[in-house]
Amino acid sequence: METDLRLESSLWIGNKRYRAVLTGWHLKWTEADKKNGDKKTVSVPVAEVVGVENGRVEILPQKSVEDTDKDFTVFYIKRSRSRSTYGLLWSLGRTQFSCPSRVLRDQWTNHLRTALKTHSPLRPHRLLVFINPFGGKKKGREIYHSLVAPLFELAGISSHVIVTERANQARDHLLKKDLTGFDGVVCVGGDGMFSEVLHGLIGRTQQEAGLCETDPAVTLQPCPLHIGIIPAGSTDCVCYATVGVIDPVSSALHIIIGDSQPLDVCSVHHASTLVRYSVSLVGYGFYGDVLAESEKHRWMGPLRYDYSGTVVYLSNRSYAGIVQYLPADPLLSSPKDKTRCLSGCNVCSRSTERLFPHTSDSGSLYSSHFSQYSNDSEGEWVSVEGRFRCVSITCMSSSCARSPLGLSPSAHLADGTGDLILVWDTHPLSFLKFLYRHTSTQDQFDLPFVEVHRVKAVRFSLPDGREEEVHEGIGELNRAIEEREYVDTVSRNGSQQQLAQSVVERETMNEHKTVASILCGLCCKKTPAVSVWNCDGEILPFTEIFCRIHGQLVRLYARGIEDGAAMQNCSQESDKNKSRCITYK
Ligand SMILES: CCCCCCCCCCCCC/C=C/[C@@H](O)[C@H](COP(=O)(O)O)NC(=O)CCCCCCCCCCCCCCC
Ligand SMILES: Nc1ncnc2c1ncn2[C@@H]1O[C@H](COP(=O)(O)OP(=O)(O)O)[C@@H](O)[C@H]1O
Ligand SMILES: [Ca+2]
Repeated sequence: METDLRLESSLWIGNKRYRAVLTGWHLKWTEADKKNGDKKTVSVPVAEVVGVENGRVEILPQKSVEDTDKDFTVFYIKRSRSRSTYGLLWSLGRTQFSCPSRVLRDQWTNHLRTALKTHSPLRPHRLLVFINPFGGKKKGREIYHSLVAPLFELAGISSHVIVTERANQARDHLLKKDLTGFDGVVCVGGDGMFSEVLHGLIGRTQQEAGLCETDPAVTLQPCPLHIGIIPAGSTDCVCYATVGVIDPVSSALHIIIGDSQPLDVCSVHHASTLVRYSVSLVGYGFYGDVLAESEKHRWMGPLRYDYSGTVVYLSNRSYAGIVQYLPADPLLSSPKDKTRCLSGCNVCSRSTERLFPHTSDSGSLYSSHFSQYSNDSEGEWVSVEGRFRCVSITCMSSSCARSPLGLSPSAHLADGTGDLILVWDTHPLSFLKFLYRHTSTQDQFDLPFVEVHRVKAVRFSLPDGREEEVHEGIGELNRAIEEREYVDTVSRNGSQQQLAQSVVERETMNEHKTVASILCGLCCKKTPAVSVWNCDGEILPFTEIFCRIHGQLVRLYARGIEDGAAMQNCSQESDKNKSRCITYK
């Protein structure tokens, strides 16, 4: 195969002659008329070629084609360091080559196109794109049409675009409509939009596999369609933590070349009902209160979180609770080991082998039956009780612009575990210190009132007697239920079993509402006794929950964070090493 695709010849770029070589894996070109010591080689992995066009082609700012017989243009990925973040920015590189003859030109373009097909099996051909026109700074449509669509077109990807007209439209579409022919789903928006796609795809996959999502013990089926995220939201934590930069062009290029990053998902249950799925934050106390407060200030856009964060901080609350957790195997990794999950992470790769032991390639991944718990050594549940400033569970680092290293800097994207962060009640200034450390490289876990545990499951409950207390939290919750029609959609779209379940859920909520409205008047002057859960930016309608991590349940068009520091080291190396370094393979 490798030898079949090999092609070598002299080519011209501008008025300089180059020796160009295509092996199976790389396209390289070296200046021909220089002395050996001065020769520079550019090496582009075939997997990172975006497109090959006949003629002299430019696509930015607008597509122009000078259709000459002897020229061809190669578009590929170029990297640069981002000034503000740790990851690498990707942009579109372009080189126009001239050949001595048309025959040779056709040979080059044919060989390159064949090499692309052979070496990038996961490149999408057809994508379903959802744009939330109201996410973040309301620029979703503009971002997609000006920055992303031209790249998809260049790469020969056809896309079916839906601009959403209401919340949950994307989720409902994925649950109900025909998805044949699509290789992946792209969401243009923020974490809320991603969450819709996540719920739609996980729900659809379980429906088709005949699995019951409401059973917390069931081993869920991984989703066959990849998810791409074009960031256009407020926090954009999932994009930041899986790509390392918030940049629509970088994300579009990851989609085009069919990068594949598995991701752990946390299911949240209440009394054998599925409440939601989460990939980043399931947070009680501070983060729940910030979200509840921020819903009132949506008009502020992304700034609503900073404003609400300050208001909630100043209200100085802590909450009683019982946290039980099932620790993950401590021999595999630790949330305090100061490592980072980067592109090609070993801890995650070993997890893939553990979670999907019979598969060596991702193609057959989805047909394998496996049990996440059976081959792990079961640990013992641990229980702690007390007053907490916040209780957070995160399946990944949850890095974002506010916190470049994230809630748990050493968490892994795809290791089948989550990190449980317990912040015990403490002096307000100490809590501020904890929060502030998220903004720098200082260790937020190195504080006496903070604990962090790597876990497979967590249960949260209220101490005896607390369930009856009335609180602002349930008031907030009721508003959230009304605003978000939380369970309605399940009853509209679900199976008979889901329908029955949703009736139970609705009754439970109505009970909550009644108790809340009777008792709220009696004690609303008190500090609230109960907070709410923030689940990836949604308020949960239950306080007592059971969370379980499902290893690698979905796959994103991403590859994890590329180490910007490593690239700098590479740039100081010889040209030969440099080209190897920047492939990251
Ligand atoms: C003093 C500085 C404190 C900085 C604290 C930073 C902690 C940042 C943790 C971020 C975790 C992000 C997890 C992701 C959550 C998102 O899914 C979710 C939805 O996002 P979307 O609207 O884009 O759809 N976003 C959120 O729930 C937002 C949570 C944000 C919490 C930020 C809190 C800011 C706190 C500012 C406190 C200021 C105290 C000042 C006192 C004088
Ligand atoms: N057309 C729409 N109108 C109103 N809400 C929408 C629409 N499309 C999506 N949504 C909802 O908007 C919420 C926020 O969207 P998101 O894209 O995450 O932006 P942000 O990061 O600013 O919160 C999501 O929960 C999503 O369900
Ligand atoms: Ca994880």
